[in-house]
Amino acid sequence: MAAGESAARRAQRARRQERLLREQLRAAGAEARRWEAASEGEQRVAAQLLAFTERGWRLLVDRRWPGTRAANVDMLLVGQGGVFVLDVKNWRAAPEVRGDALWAGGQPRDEHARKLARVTGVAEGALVALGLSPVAVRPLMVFAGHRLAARLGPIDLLGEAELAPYLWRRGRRLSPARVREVAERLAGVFPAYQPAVVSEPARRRAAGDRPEPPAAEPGPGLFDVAAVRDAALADALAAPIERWMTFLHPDQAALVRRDWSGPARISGAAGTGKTVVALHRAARLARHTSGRLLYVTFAKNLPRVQRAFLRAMAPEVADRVEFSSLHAWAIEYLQRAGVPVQLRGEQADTAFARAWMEVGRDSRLAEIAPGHQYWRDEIQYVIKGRGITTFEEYATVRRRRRRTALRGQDRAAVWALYEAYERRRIERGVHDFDDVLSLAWERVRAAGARDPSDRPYRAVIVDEVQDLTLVGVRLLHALAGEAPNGLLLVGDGQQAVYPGGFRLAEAGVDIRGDRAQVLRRNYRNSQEILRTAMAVVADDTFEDIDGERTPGRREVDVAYRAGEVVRVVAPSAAEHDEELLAALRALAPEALADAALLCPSMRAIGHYQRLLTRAGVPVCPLENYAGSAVPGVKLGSYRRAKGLEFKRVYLPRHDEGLAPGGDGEPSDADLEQAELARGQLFVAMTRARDTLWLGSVKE
Ligand SMILES: Nc1ncnc2c1ncn2[C@@H]1O[C@H](COP(=O)(O)OP(=O)(O)OP(=O)(O)O)[C@@H](O)[C@H]1O
Repeated sequence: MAAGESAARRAQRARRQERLLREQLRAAGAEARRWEAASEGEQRVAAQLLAFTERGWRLLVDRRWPGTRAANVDMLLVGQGGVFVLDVKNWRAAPEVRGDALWAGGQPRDEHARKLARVTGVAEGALVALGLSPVAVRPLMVFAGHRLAARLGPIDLLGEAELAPYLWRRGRRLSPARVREVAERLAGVFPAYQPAVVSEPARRRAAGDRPEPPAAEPGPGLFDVAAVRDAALADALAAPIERWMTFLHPDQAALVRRDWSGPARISGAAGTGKTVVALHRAARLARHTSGRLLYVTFAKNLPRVQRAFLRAMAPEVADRVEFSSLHAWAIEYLQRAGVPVQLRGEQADTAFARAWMEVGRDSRLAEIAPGHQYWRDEIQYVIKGRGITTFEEYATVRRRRRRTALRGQDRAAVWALYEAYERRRIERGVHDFDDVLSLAWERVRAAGARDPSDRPYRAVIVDEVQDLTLVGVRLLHALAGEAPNGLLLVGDGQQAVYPGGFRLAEAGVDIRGDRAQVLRRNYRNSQEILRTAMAVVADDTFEDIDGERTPGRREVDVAYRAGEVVRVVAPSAAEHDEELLAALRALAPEALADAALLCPSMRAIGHYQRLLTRAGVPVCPLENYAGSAVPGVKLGSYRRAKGLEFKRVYLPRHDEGLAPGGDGEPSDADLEQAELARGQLFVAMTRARDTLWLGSVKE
């Protein structure tokens, strides 16, 4: 939708489009009647397609299928809505879909569907080199003389009257230049039997070859006027589909089509299109398989945004993919299975606070790291997050990404704290987040042991996998098993925003050979923004979930994007906030809606919420954000911004807490805390596409 275009203007545009299409259909009807070899029904189908060629679509008719001697391809259609491989059928008997099979006249006709699916695969493969996503290539079987709108695996089955509205509804995916490029590539891959291309209106007109005078009105059944009108209106109202929903880098497009024999992994630095590839794979898998797919991530708000993307990109399969945060999924799964679960975060917090007072506060732990949060994290991410249930196990476990060296007595003190916490939690009859995942893991394992074929999902895709705990990964692995294309783990160890860590091998996930893929080109940030973000973590070598250690400053290709880093240094907090308000006030409402103000703590969020509200700047909490345009600057934590992106990102007082404070030698716990803070800031900075605003207070 063009920004600012009024509803009345859009409706007017839709009416104009509809009138034009009617005229074009009339003209095309006359031209199609010249196809003497075609039946009347096929001529009517051709007329609709020819009408689209008047609108810049390209039609290739009766092409050879490379690598086969006799087989041909009926039609290839390329236009703003994508690429369509068409098989036009002139069957007397009505087609029907029974279960997963195509029937007509009491006979199975599956060989036709199989052939169309195969030739579509060839077209997809031919276009990957151009970076066209397989999601934009659709097989269509069109039945002259019948009414139908059905699906058979990846194939859409349409009656002749359903064709034009269907094509209208495909959205705007390809620009005219891309249409030409794609059509030329297809013409090269699928050669013509004879040199002629059936319709190229511009060339025909240039040659002075005018179509015959049009018939007065299109014949009955040529197209469904009401349906075309509705589709034209919907198209005029819809926004063009974002570029990445159709075009990928050829390396990304190849990953979308790749078949893996077992669990696989895609990694890569921030902004390299990991989520984009994962969403395209979800759409393609949904199209080519039956059964449900699960797309999970750790963050609560991300699934909503990702669901909205998939719906825009591949609406026909959107209902087959379940988007959920891992905990929400686990709770629902347990409830469905009748397992009682009482997730009560606040009561668990109280249980821990009591346990800390009872056995922690005066123990040796307070000397190693005085704040109780460090020990809460130890229990959450190291002990329970790894599913450790005995002291023997904890006594020897390698505590990944934890800097404090704990000797035997220290670990015994942690264990005493853990036991005190568990006792108090159980007394209260409540669960914490780790319990929910452990319960779900046990349940999924038990179900799998009873019946290994009983899998609720055909595939599980995990985004931001580095944020999960070991138990979380084990749970998802148990859910997907070792099935081909069953489990895909997507993430980047550099963007871990929670303490602790794990290796995939510890979760029993073995990713071999080409099942581990890395994306290397950043599409989101300008060179300057990325360089600024990388400088924050330059000295923080990190270990990814495959155990590989990588320096903080990574080599990343940047696709050209203009962008700027604005630094504001103010002498006092009040002046700093004034500068921030002035910057936000200077934005027009649309610009404000694509801006995010991100903070490291809940306290800071509260402060800026009050400041903006008092100043009359509209705010939308990040929790309520679902990816679509809603007014107001988005306000939330660094962690909540994971996986998202905004045109402008504002980070007030961004440089506080990045290095351990105090005069003396910093403790290992302080160093660890500061490193985590730098990692979170890095994530927040790399959310910015065009402008990164960095505020500091220097008295
Ligand atoms: N082939 C492409 N062409 C153009 N833009 C692309 C392409 N691939 C990805 N993008 C854009 O790059 C941005 C980052 O993509 P995406 O969110 O998938 O990256 P990511 O690797 O998951 O990032 P992060 O780890 O930082 O969350 C998005 O704006 C997306 O639109």
